[in-house]
Amino acid sequence: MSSTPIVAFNNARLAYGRRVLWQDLNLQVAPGEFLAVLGPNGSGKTSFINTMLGTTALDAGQVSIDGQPVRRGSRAVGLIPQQRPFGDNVPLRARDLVALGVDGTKPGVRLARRAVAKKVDELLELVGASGYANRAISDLSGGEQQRLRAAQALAGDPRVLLCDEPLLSLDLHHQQAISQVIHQQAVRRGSAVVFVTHEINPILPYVDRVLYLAEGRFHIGTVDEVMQSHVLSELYGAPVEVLRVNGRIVVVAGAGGRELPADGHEHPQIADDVAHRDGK
Ligand SMILES: Nc1ncnc2c1ncn2[C@@H]1O[C@H](COP(=O)(O)OP(=O)(O)OP(=O)(O)O)[C@@H](O)[C@H]1O
Repeated sequence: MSSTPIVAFNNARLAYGRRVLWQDLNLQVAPGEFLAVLGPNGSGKTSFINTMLGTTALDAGQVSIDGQPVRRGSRAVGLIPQQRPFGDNVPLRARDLVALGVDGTKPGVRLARRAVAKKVDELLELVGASGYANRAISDLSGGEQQRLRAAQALAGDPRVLLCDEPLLSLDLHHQQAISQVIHQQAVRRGSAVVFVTHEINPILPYVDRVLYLAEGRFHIGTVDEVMQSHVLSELYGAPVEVLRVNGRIVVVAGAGGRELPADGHEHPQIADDVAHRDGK
């Protein structure tokens, strides 16, 4: 990996009022690197992504992309957003949505129509969406729509691809396929991936480092460094057990699987993982 980072946070701090989501964050994401961002609901994962999109301002420190201060609408940044269904009145076919990613964001540099169609076909193939290329978006399932969002984001060939829970509503096969496509793109193009998720297992083969946010604190390191009982217990301020089961990582709240007391609710990531462990 080259030493010039694609994303660089320098003494970054983000707070909403008196609530600090993180502070003293120094983080560099290298070309080709796959960073997973984990943490319970409300820990600040989407806000972290928003600071790289330029839609949320840090209240201390800096964040840069490719050596430049973050700028809203920058072509260097691609996004696969959290899933929201398209409304019934979106008059687009699947391939039109992907075409917007190929050509729609580059004023003045229009590709020939045939070149756009070829690129769109390649992208549809990449995410396994060729079979519904000409169907109306509003007729597609949530998972089918999400694959198109991935294709659209990849089309722009961004320096960093920000993924906000992109695997939600995808079946296991497509979770694996889309994760692999995102990883391959980063390796081939020397771009970076920042991947917010509640479920690390589908992306385990690709993750270089983890940023784990919880309770206004964070920990950064490799999967093996971060996904440790003592690290997560310290972050949550409560006992958390991290188990390895058949190559999967399972996070359990407290000794014997009791709920975390911090906010009176079981943290969803932990609940999800316990559900997986129990085969639900
Ligand atoms: N513009 C804002 N003003 C004030 N508070 C905000 C704002 N945006 C987010 N928050 C709060 O900051 C916290 C972090 O929100 P964020 O959406 O970043 O969390 P998250 O980790 O992505 O959560 P989830 O896993 O539920 O998607 C939440 O408590 C949220 O209510």
